[in-house]
Amino acid sequence: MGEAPAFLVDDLQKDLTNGFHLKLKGHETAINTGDNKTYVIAGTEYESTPTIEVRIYDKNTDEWVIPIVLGIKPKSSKGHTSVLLDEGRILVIKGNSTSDDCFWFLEVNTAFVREQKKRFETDVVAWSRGVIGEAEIPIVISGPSGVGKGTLISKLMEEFPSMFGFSVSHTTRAPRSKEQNGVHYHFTERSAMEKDIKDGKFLEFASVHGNLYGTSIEAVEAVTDKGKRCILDIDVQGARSVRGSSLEAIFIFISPPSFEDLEKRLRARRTETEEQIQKRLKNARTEIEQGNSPGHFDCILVNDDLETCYKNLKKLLGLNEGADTTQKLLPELVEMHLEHRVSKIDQKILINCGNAEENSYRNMFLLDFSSIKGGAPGRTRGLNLLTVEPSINGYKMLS
Ligand SMILES: Nc1nc2c(ncn2[C@@H]2O[C@H](COP(=O)(O)OP(=O)(O)O)[C@@H](O)[C@H]2O)c(=O)[nH]1
Ligand SMILES: Nc1ncnc2c1ncn2[C@@H]1O[C@H](COP(=O)(O)OP(=O)(O)O)[C@@H](O)[C@H]1O
Repeated sequence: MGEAPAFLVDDLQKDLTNGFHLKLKGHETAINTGDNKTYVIAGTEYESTPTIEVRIYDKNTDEWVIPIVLGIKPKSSKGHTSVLLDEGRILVIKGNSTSDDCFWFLEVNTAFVREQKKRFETDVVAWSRGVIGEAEIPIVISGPSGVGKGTLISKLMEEFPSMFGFSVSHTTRAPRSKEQNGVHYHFTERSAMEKDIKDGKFLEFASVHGNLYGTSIEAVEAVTDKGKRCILDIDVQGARSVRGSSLEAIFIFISPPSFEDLEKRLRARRTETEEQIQKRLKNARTEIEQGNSPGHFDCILVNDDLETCYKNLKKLLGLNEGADTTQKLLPELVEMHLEHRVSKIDQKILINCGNAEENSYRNMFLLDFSSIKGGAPGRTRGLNLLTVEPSINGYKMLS
């Protein structure tokens, strides 16, 4: 999963012999990015855990840069191949793994800044998982406290458990009696959350009713990695930040039939003190105003009668009566053979698993990287993978 891009492990440097880590021999793949730099990517073991290491040889200076260990934990350190997708991206394929875990991207910066200490940040910009199958665009649901966002989301998740997943936010507020940590929220200390925000782990965050709330990149990935469509319950400020980010989403505002109804619901819920209710009601006026002003939301649903509102929400999401709701977003699991060869044909990567055992592994796959999109920005991508077989004219699609 795409965490912080990379970290340094200085003490690996002592294992280098002319830039080569002896344990890596035969387990590595190298790519020349055409700017006189060669990226050597290898599976290795660090403190008995298989991991991936990247070393860079710079022909301009005839130097090897100390290794970068990525926060990826593959099943095995063997069988990696790589291909240069375009100027700044390398696709790495991990052999001996399944399709939900075998593709990842290394984003490299070809505009190299010659500053020794900063080299890692400038050479390897980020790494990200390649997820097979199209990632459906997330749904952002906003609205004032007590309007019924949670109730509507719960109904959706109950009716379509394999289709939707909830993005579990972080918050500094105290849990309510029925709330579970990791299910409703990740209840967090302010200092820990502030640090994670600073480290770039959050997609968005906002201060709401006196507490900090935020969506971590990992929370969105946890849903999209399962092939589910992500639902975010976030406030209006958060929705605006997401709108301004590179995450494509559908924005829905839930509005109360009247302010009096909102107050009634909030009080009937019996989860807040009088002081907290007053704060929420005060903020609700601004939220309703912003929610109803043009340009912020794609759609406004009035939650008067719950069943009617729920029906309208389903209609909006294309879940009409008789819709095939059993459809799985996850494609069939593919097993990548340890030994495989890769080649690039236009926007497609041909992966040949050679004489892989019949019934155990399929032989040839075509990865269409023009399909990359979706997921958390810069992290999770939708990829199309097809099974192919050789034919006289080249290859033939099977699925
Ligand atoms: N920006 C942002 N807002 C959030 C997030 N999670 C929850 N919220 C919003 O924070 C507000 C308060 O949520 P909560 O304390 O659960 O109270 P409730 O809305 O009364 O149920 C609501 O408007 C939520 O939509 C988040 O990750 N980011
Ligand atoms: N359409 C509705 N009519 C009446 N009560 C509702 C309706 N929708 C939700 N409620 C109730 O209002 C309260 C607040 O709903 P909740 O889902 O917790 O709101 P939010 O998540 O937006 O803060 C809950 O007790 C819920 O059962």
